Amino acid sequence: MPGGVTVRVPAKVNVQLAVGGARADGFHDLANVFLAVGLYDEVTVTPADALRVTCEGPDADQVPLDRTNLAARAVEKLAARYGRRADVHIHIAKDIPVAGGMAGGSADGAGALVACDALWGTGASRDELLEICAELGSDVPFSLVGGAALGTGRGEKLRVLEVGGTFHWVFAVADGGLSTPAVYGEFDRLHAGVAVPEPVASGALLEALASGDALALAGAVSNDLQGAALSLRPSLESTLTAGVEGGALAAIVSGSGPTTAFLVSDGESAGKVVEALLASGVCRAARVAVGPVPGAVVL
Ligand SMILES: C[C@@](CO)(OP(=O)(O)O)[C@H](O)COP(=O)(O)OP(=O)(O)OC[C@H]1O[C@@H](n2ccc(N)nc2=O)[C@H](O)[C@@H]1O
Ligand SMILES: Nc1ncnc2c1ncn2[C@@H]1O[C@H](COP(=O)(O)OP(=O)(O)O)[C@@H](O)[C@H]1O
Repeated sequence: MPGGVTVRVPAKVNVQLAVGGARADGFHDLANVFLAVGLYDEVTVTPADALRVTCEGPDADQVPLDRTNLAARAVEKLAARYGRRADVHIHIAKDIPVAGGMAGGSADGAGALVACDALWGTGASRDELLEICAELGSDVPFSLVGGAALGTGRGEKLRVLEVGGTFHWVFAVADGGLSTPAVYGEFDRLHAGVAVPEPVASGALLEALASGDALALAGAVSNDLQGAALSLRPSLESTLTAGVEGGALAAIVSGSGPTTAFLVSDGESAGKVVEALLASGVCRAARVAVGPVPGAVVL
């Protein structure tokens, strides 16, 4: 776009999401193994008279266009830090399912931050940008970094992970979203009176990622929020079953859901799982993507 900067940012799937008990601040400590996958939002910022957000894409009507939009909040934070006016038009070309547990809002926050940083030439360091990301949300730092990473704390403290290959995935997009706080709340309800262990990254999972071995990864994926997501949306059980019957190596809820993620051996197997999911009528759409892919990139 003339005079503007466009940044492409990927979605994520959590190949492991270990959740501890609720903290005093309401958050949960995590061992959150993120993998960036090739479904993307594109965020374009252009100079304007005032801050404005527009959005296009199949789910655009579910995206807030006011100051609560994570992209708008990111731009306001960067502007405040550098003593500038947040006078840009942010346009989001949205392909990541909204409220689907794939961190689409976080992607837009990271994308707008990187785009405005480039537009304004602030010279902010990567650590400074990551600090702003962590203020915006627990998942936002990972959207900037991409690839694969272990997130600890509430998920914002990242350790980059080496991955020895490319993993193939199918994502079943559900009708409607699930609220992340509601899913964590349901996790707390289901664990009331139970001692929840400290979240720890699985050695077998990290080895599977490092070796690029899809079968080993399939045996190691886990999501502690899955029970809570299924409790709030029992129909997801039949989606998981349909994907496994279609030949998926593993089936999990993506983060807080309701998107479900299917690890498959290759592109051909992905096609078969897509067919099985669509034939069963258990999802609104099925998308194919590979990971890991890079984080926020200026186009
Ligand atoms: C569950 C995960 C898994 O990666 O993502 P999604 O599946 O929603 O995309 C994340 O933990 C979501 O991260 P994010 O969506 O950035 O959450 P935040 O904005 O930081 O917090 C929203 C709310 O989620 C809950 N929350 C979030 C993170 C965390 N470690 N503990 C929590 O309890 C809190 O209720 C918080 O008020
Ligand atoms: N840029 C954005 N894109 C999508 N949702 C956004 C955005 N900014 C704020 N939101 C709000 O965040 C909620 C969670 O959206 P999203 O990040 O897509 O899902 P999830 O947290 O499940 O990964 C939405 O329901 C919406 O109200």
